Amino acid sequence: MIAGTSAQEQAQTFITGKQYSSAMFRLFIIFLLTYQVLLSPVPNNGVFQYIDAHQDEFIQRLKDWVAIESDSSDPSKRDLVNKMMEMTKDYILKLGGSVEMAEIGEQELSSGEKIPLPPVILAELGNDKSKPTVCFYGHMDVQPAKQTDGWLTEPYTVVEKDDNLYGRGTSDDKGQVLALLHALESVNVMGLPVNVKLAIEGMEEVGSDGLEKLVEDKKDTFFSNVDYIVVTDTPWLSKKPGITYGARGNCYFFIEVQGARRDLHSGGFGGTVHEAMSDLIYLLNTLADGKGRILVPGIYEAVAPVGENETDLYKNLEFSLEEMQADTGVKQFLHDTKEDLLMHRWRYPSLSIHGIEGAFSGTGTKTVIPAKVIGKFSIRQVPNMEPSVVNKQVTDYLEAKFSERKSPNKIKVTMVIGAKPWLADMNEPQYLAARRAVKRVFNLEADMIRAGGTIPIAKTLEDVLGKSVMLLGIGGPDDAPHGQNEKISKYNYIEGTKLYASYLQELSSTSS
Ligand SMILES: NCC(=O)N[C@@H](Cc1c[nH]cn1)C(=O)O
Ligand SMILES: [Zn+2]
Ligand SMILES: [Zn+2]
Repeated sequence: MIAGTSAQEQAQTFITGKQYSSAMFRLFIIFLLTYQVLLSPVPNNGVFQYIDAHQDEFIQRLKDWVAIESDSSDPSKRDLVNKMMEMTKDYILKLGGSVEMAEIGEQELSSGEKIPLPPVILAELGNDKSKPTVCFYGHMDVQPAKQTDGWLTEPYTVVEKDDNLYGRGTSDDKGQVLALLHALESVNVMGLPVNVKLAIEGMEEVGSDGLEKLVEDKKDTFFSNVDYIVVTDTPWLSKKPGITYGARGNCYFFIEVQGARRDLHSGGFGGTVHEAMSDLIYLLNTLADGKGRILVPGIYEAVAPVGENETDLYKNLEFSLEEMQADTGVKQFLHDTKEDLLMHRWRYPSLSIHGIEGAFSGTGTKTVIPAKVIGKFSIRQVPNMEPSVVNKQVTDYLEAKFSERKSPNKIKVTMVIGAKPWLADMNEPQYLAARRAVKRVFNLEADMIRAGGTIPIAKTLEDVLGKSVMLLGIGGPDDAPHGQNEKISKYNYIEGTKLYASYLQELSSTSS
């Protein structure tokens, strides 16, 4: 009871107060909507509503695109990569863009045969000289996938389960490129706030063959007015959105061991010949020790020293070893702390052995001595390592080790991909725009992260064009790109679309 007032008076006061606050609330909502529609420099509800309302259509397009087996590693699938490039072109045309299908020459296969590389899409939406121009890069090719690799479902048929979309390329990279294109569609309803260029290729997964030369050739034409470059092809470190300012490079090696002229019966020839496979396994086993340390002399010499406050950068990131264990099924990692593990993922080199071509790998018990085998391994390198130096160090080392073994077989070491590492300044203006966009969509501060994987063209884009490069991906930490059961969550796919839309708006108010 309020002293000095009757119960009736108090009830009256209460009702009046309630009405007053409801009127204030209505006023506040009107103000908010007016602000969003008229004044906000970021997408208003209209864009987000458009995205929400078109979700089913966006998911259906992802299904249609994943259905094309655009595996760039298999030359027999080249027509499908080309078909994928055509489908992408058609959709960009529908968005109102102009498109050039830039031819980038031929690929020489190991047989010596030459086949055309898929064209690169160079597209443009808007050409207003008063607005900044952002060029987005992504790829339409995918890693190989067969259901017999251990997929639970057919890799090229998108399956919806538990709010996830499973299928090869859903995350890497068709889903991420589509989220960007859908963002363009959604924002374009009101008119694009910046000029947009698109560079979309079909050979990223095999090292972006032919793209470096195209960037150099088009430096003074297509790319001449580009102010910012954004790569839409990275995962977040956790469920929290991440903006990526560095990626490792990749030096990919083939080591061929040639023994007999043909495969031999192991009953007839076992114990009488130097086996190519044994030589190869021996060589592969000299590359790294059990702790993952690379044994090639000199390989760590160029690695950039750890900066004064660098470890602090890793401390506050949202990342848990337990979640990584749960995702991968790996019980014990090579490193025990979050900081140590992230540093070995992002800023130290690593060596992985990928496979052996020519070796018996089927089910059953074939008793053969393979005549020729090709071991495949790669070294993810970091600033300031140089692919040409790594090539020499690895080749010299393997040749020396082989000569110690005194085998009469022949070896040939070839570096088939030499993609450079890349590292940017995370305080460049477009990074700040991306941070604001993350805040706008997710109401969170973005984690500033690096990628352990490689974007082969990132360093070239930065060096040749002299512009800021940023990796703004929308993949989840457990999407399993390159692995079995790759997926993207519907949440990342749709909210990621809003992120790209917001980034476009935030960028329009950024001065370079
Ligand atoms: N999503 C990026 C990605 O997967 N990139 C590939 C590129 C590559 C490197 N070497 C061969 N291809 C990656 O494996 O990191
Ligand atoms: Zn990719
Ligand atoms: Zn990939």
